[in-house]
Amino acid sequence: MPEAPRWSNEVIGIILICAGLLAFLSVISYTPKDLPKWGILEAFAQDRGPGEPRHNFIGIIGALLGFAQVSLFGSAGYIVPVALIWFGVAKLVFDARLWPRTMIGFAVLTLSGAAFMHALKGNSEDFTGPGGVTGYLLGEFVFLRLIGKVGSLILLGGTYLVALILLTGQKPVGFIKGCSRMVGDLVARFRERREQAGFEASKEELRSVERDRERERRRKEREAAKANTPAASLEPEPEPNPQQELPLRETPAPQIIDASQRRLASSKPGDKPFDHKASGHLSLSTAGFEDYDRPGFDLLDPLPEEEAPEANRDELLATQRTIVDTLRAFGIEVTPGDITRGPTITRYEIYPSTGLRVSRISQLEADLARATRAERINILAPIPGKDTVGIELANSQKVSVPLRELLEDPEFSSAKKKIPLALGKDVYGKTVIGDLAAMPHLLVAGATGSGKSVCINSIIASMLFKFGPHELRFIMVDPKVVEMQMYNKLPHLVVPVVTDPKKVVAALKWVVNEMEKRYRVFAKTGVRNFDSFNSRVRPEKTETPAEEVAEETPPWNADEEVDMESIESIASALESGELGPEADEDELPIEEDKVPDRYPYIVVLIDELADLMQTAPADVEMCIARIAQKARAAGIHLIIATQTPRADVVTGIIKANIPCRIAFQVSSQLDSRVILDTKGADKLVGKGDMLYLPPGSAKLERSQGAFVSDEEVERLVNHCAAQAEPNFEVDIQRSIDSGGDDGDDEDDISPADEELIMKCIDVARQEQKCSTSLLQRRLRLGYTRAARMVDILEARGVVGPGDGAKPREVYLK
Ligand SMILES: Nc1ncnc2c1ncn2[C@@H]1O[C@H](COP(=O)(O)OP(=O)(O)OP(=O)(O)O)[C@@H](O)[C@H]1O
Repeated sequence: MPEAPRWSNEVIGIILICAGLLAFLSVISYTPKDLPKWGILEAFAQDRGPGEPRHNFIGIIGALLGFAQVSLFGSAGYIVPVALIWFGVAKLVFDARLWPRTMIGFAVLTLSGAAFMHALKGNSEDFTGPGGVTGYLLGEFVFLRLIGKVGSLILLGGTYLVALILLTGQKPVGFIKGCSRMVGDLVARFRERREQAGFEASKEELRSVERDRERERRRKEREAAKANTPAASLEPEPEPNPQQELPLRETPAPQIIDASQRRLASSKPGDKPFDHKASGHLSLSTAGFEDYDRPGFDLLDPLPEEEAPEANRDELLATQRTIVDTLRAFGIEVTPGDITRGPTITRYEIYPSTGLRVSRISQLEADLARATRAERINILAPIPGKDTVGIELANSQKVSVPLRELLEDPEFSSAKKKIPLALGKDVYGKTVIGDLAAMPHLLVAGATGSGKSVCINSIIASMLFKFGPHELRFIMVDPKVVEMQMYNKLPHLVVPVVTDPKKVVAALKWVVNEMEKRYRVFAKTGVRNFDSFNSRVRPEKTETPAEEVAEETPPWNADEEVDMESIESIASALESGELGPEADEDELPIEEDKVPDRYPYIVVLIDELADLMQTAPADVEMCIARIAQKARAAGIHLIIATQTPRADVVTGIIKANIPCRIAFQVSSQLDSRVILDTKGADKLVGKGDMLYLPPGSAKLERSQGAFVSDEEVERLVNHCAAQAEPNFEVDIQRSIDSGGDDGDDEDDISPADEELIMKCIDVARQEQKCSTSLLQRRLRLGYTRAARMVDILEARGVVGPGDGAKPREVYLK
C-alpha cells in the first residue's frame, strides 16, 4: 500500500493561500515610509510624519515583504502573491498538482511584466524604477540593447499576453466582446424598464381617468333616478362587470365571446339544401337519374332543442387571471384580451407588452399548463393575422357540431362553392365550409380514434346532398374493408368499393386514363376545362340565341356561374369555322372518345393510404401524383386519408401535389410536421378537433369537425339507393379486376425487370424527358430492352405517348 503523503493537498493549499494573502496585502499597502532604517534599508526608507502610524496592513514584516517584491520586480511584484493564491486554491479546492508549466507561466509573466515596465519608462541608471532590479537587468541589458525600445515593448507585451492567455485560459478579445455585450444588455434592460415604467404610469393615468368618468356617470344616474322615481334609489347598485376592471391599454376593450352555442334549426320539414331539378343529360351512364330526388335535411337527426351549457364567465375570467399572473411571475408583462369559447376549446388572447419577444411566451407552455391544470395547451404566438398571442385550453364540456347545423348555413348552399364540403366550426363559431373544386385535392390524417372516419363521412354526406349520380361519381378505396361498406349501395359509385390493395393501382390507372380521355375530348371540343365543357354551347344548338341556350339547358346547379367568356369564345370560333369537326386527323379520336353531353365530377376517396403504399408504393405514388397534378381541370378530385402520417406513407411527392390538408390529433410533433409541415396537430384534443389548411393559404384554422352518426349516413345512403340501383361500369370493373393492364405486355415482369424499371423511372424523372436511346445510353441497355422499358413506362403512365423522333413527355415531375 502506498504511504499517504505527510502533507495533504489541503494543508499545502491553506499555507500557500495564507502566504499569498500576506504577500498581497504587503505589496498593495507598501510605502517606503514604513521601512525601518536598518543598515542598507536606510537608503530606501522615507521619514514618517510625527505620530503618523504605519500604513502596511502586515506591519513591519509586511513593509519588508512589500519592499522585497517591489525592489525585485517593480510593478510586476503583485504577480508573486497572485501566483501563490492561485496555487493554493488549485491545491485546496481542485486537488490539483502544481504543474511546472503553470510555474513557468507565472515566471515568464513576472519577468516579461517587469522588463516591459522598465522598457516603457525606466531610468537607464536606476534599478529602483518601475521594473525593479529584474526589470532593470533584463530590460536594460538584454532587450533595449538588442532590439531597441519599440521592439522590446512589442516583444515583451506579446510575451506577457501569451503567458496570461495560457495561464488563465481566457481569450482577451472574446473577453472584451463579452464585456461589451454585457454592458449593452444592461443598458437595453435599463431602457426597457424605463419605458415600462412610463407605460405603467400612463396606464395608471388612463385607469384613473376612466374611474373618474365612471364615478361621474354613476353620480349623474343617481341624481336622475332620484329626480324621477325616488323609490328607485333603494335598489342596489349594479355589480361592476369584472371584465371592465381589466387593465386598460391602447387595446380594444376585451370581451367574452361564447361561440360554442349551436344555432337553432332554420329549416322547415321537407327542406333541402339543393332542390333544383336534375337536368336530363348524358354522362358516364346516367340513364335513369333524370328524376333524381336530392336528399333533404329530414334525413339527419333534428338539431337539439335545448341550449348547450353556457360559458361560466367567472371561471373564464379566473383562468385568464391565472394565465396573466403566471406570465407576470416569470417577468412577462401582458394585457388580457378577448376570451373566445369555441365548441371544444377556449382561446384566451393576450397583448404582449411593447418590446416583448412572443417566443418567450411559447417557452412557458409547460408552466402555463401546470398553472391552469390543462390537459393540453396550445400557444399561438402570435395568432395568425392578429396582434395578439392566443392560449388555447380544452373546454371541460365539449359541444358537438352536428352536420345538419352546417348544412343549414347559407354558406353551404352558396353558389360560390362548386363542391361544398361541410368540415366544421371554428373557435369563433364560424362555419368552415371547404370547396373541393378549389382545393382541388385533400389529405386527411390523424391518429386512430381522432375523428377521421367521421370527417370522411361528413365529406361524403356533403356531396350526396348536392349531387346526383349523374353529376358526381365516387371511386372509393378502402383496404381496411370495414369503413366504407355502407356506401356499396350508392348509385354514385363507378365500381363497388375497392378493398383489394392490388386492384387499387388498376382503379387509379383507370382514373388516369379517364383524365387523359377528358383532356382529349376537351381539346377536340375546344374548351379549356371541365366547367367550360359542361356549360359549353352544344354544337347542334349553335343557332340558338345565347339566352335561350342558358334557359333550355340549365347547368345542374342553376346558380352555378357559367363561364360566359369561354362560351363566347367557342361560339365565335365555331362561327369562323376554326373548330369545325371536318378536319381529317381529328376524326379518329372523336370516334374513339365519344363526346358526352356533360361529364360528372369524379371523386376518388382513399381511406388508408398506408396499406396501399405497402403494396405498390411506386405505382400508387405515381398515379396519385399524376392525378393530383393534372386532374383539377378534368373535374377529378382526390381525397386521401391515413392514420399513419409517416414520411414513407405521405411522401414528398404526394404532399407536394396535395396542398390542402386536414390534421386530426396525432401523437407526436413529427407526425404533425409530416401532415402540415408544422407542429400543432400534436396539441389537438381529439374527437373531431382539427386543423385545416385551406387552399392557397398558410394559415391553419383550428375547428371542431362536423359530426354525423352512422345511422344518419345509413339513412342518407338508403335515400340515394332508393332513387336508383347501383350502376357500376362493367368495362371499368373488368379492367380493374384484370389488374388494369389493358393488354399491355407487363404480365411477365420479373423482379429484376422491376428493379430496372425503377432505374428507368429515376432517369426519366431526372431528365424530364424519355426516349429509347436515352435509356440505352444511361443504363447501357440493348435497343430491344430499352424499347420495352419505354413501353412499360408508357403503360404505367410515367411517360406520354411517342411523337415521332421527339423525346416523350415525362408526367412525373
Ligand atoms: N366531429 C366529432 N364530434 C364529436 N365526436 C367525434 C367527432 N369525430 C369523432 N368523434 C368521436 O370519436 C370517435 C372516433 O372517431 P372516428 O371513428 O372517426 O376515428 P378514426 O380516426 O376514424 O379512427 P379509426 O382510424 O380507428 O377509424 C367517434 O366514435 C366519436 O365518438
